[in-house]
Amino acid sequence: MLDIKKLSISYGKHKALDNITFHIDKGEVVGLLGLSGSGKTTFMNTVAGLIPYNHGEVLINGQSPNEKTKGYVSLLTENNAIPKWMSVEDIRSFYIDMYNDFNENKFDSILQEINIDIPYSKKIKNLSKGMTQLLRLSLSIAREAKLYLLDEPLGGMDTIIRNKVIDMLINNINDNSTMLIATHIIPEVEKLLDKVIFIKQGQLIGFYDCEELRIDKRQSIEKTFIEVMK
Ligand SMILES: Nc1ncnc2c1ncn2[C@@H]1O[C@H](COP(=O)(O)OP(=O)(O)OP(=O)(O)O)[C@@H](O)[C@H]1O
Repeated sequence: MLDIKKLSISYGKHKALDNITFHIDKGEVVGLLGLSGSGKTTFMNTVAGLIPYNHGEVLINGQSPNEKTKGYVSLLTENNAIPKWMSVEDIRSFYIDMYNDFNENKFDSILQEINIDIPYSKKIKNLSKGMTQLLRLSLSIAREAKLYLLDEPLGGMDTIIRNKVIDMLINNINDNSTMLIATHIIPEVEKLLDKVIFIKQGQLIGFYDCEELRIDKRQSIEKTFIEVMK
């Protein structure tokens, strides 16, 4: 599904990604874990086709990021903020018009599932930070995408909501879609993940099968992360 080969990205002289190579299969949920500034957002934006690259290769279903792949890659980052003047209904209608794969019934049921009662007439400017984040995540997941790129999907949420969101993500994962989740919040996402990638200063420093870590090594992802980051 996603093939990354010797990918490097620089901002001027600063190398944000340095010779990254890995492969993710269809249906997998993969954590992209790294400290602040390690290159997670740069990576997500590159796969989404928002950052051009000269070194290496990014292949989504065998294709470099292009207009066609954008049609089935659902990206959640800080950058795709919802205009404050819009109401929930406005942004829902916008997504219906904008994305062929947006499933409005799925959107409605995700909001019910998380048990968040946001009136559709409410303007984004009147929502809390956590609620806005939930709304943005619900919009991303309501697309029937082949690849979900979720950059810090749990940011700004309290623990109770986080756990509801994780359950919602588990319920909405299917074998035909692949999910890459960049986060700092490791303990809560552990149960979601099939594999983890550790990234440090733009370099891939670990790629693990979570089942192997848990069963063979009897070690949590967080403990492994702390060890590897030292
Ligand atoms: N537009 C930019 N211009 C110059 N440098 C940038 C730019 N965007 C990111 N960087 C730098 O590239 C590196 C990687 O940044 P990136 O945002 O990809 O990391 P991150 O892991 O997502 O961080 P965080 O978890 O804090 O969001 C950092 O050193 C950052 O300062």
